[in-house]
Amino acid sequence: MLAYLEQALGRTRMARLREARVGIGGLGGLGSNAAVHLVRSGVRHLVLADFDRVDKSNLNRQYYFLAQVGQMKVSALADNLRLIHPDLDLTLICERITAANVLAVFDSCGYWVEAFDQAESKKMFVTAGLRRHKRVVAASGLAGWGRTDDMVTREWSSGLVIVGDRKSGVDAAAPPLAPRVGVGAAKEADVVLSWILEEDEAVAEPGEVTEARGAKEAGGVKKARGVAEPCGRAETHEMDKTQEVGKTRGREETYAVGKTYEADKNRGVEISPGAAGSAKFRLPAGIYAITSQTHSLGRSNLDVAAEILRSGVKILQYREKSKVFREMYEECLVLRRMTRESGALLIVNDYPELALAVEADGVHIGQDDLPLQVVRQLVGSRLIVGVSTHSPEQACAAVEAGADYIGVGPIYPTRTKENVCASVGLQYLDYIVAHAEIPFVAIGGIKEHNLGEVLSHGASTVALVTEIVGSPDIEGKIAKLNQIIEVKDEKASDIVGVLTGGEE
Ligand SMILES: Cc1ncc(COP(=O)(O)OP(=O)(O)O)c(N)n1
Ligand SMILES: Cc1nc(C(=O)O)sc1CCOP(=O)(O)O
Ligand SMILES: [Mg+2]
Repeated sequence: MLAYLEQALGRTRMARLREARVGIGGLGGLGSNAAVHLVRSGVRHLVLADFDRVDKSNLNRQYYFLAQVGQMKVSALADNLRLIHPDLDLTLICERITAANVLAVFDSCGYWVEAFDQAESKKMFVTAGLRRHKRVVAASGLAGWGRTDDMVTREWSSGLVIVGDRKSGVDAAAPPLAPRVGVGAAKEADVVLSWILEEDEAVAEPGEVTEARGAKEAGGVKKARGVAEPCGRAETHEMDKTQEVGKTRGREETYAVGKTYEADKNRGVEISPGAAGSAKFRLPAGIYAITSQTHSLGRSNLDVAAEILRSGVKILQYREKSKVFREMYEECLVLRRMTRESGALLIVNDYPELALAVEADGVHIGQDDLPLQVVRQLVGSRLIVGVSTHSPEQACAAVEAGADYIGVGPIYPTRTKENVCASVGLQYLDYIVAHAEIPFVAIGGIKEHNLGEVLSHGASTVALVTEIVGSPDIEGKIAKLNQIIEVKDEKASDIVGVLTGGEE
């Protein structure tokens, strides 16, 4: 098994899988099956916790066998996992997990899998994991049968992913059954797998523009993520001669022009990483600040940017509509140095050649700029490419063509951008939150007074122009915006309020 995995994934990724420590809280239907998936994928170090014994009633969905009824789940599961791969490092905790012992048990693990059946345990586990800055995957809404396409995988906040339809709790009419519980377990395991496999590839290091993104495999061929499920056409595109283009699983649906997205929403169209097949990129959560000298109350872009970066903002976009190219280049060179020093990403708006010339981290393009395919040909995988979208059709097209993230807006009316389309409202954001599997940033008319609303609709990254650059006290303004974001982050652990019980 390991030889096959190494051949399929390459040595570097196998090493990452071998080193990763994954903690699983609860070994019922979710936890036992997730453990099996992880072991089959090459994970070796597992901390497994459950205080219960195998019962006959568990066998309809949990990874145990008749002969194991009466055994402690931790030891029964350990036996079963070792039948798959004998050389495992398993820490078996046969105790009820509570706030008092959760860290003692799981703190050594970077990845936490929530697989409890009680809402209170779920809440405790997720909250503890997030406080320790762990990657936590939790499940909600797996009961009953059917509607497996409603079981989505959603990044709820930085570090927390929830799988399931978030509605279908266990009750008399909706018992926990093998298929939906199994889908939930597989999704949880896949989230962990993606985190492990893409850890280094996923986070663009500010200032590192060349090989930081995307795993370089032997022979210089970069393999695409195998999970691409773009909406729209199933054809592949030759994006980059050095890349193997992502396999796209075809869907019948294509968006007809003018079709409303309400209709599509119910059809569960997913937006997944697309044809460029780059490793999944994570956009830092929080403020995405954008320059605009004309709105900066007479201050220069560089002075404004200095204040923005001093406030700890981790993404800065250089957007300048009124300067000659040479001046933009000079400014970007300085911004490159400043963003490197402060550990922020530098994204250049509109001009891929400028972004390349100053070794920015990325380029942002809109619907009227060079087509994404052309930009990708110019920048290959050296730059993050963000694309403005104003509708599900545009989002799908951007994802399919290999955008690394999308802009979603304008959420509210704005006068900052000329000729921008009418505001799309929170409805489009809701659609993206439910369907997008690549990062997105909400933009357009976002102010201190409506930021909370945007965040509460599920945006983790928010782009603002005039609210920041047009403020006389930029640091004070950013502090206030950050306060609103922090309150939302604390509330993120309240997601567990929607975690339904009885998953296993
Ligand atoms: C993060 C982000 N989202 C959207 C835009 C708008 O890009 P575009 O539609 O090309 O308009 P201009 O900014 O070029 O006027 C953006 N810049 N950033
Ligand atoms: C540049 C831009 N792009 C948008 C989009 O929806 O794509 S809205 C917008 C302007 C955002 O400025 P402000 O924060 O001042 O409203
Ligand atoms: Mg543009």
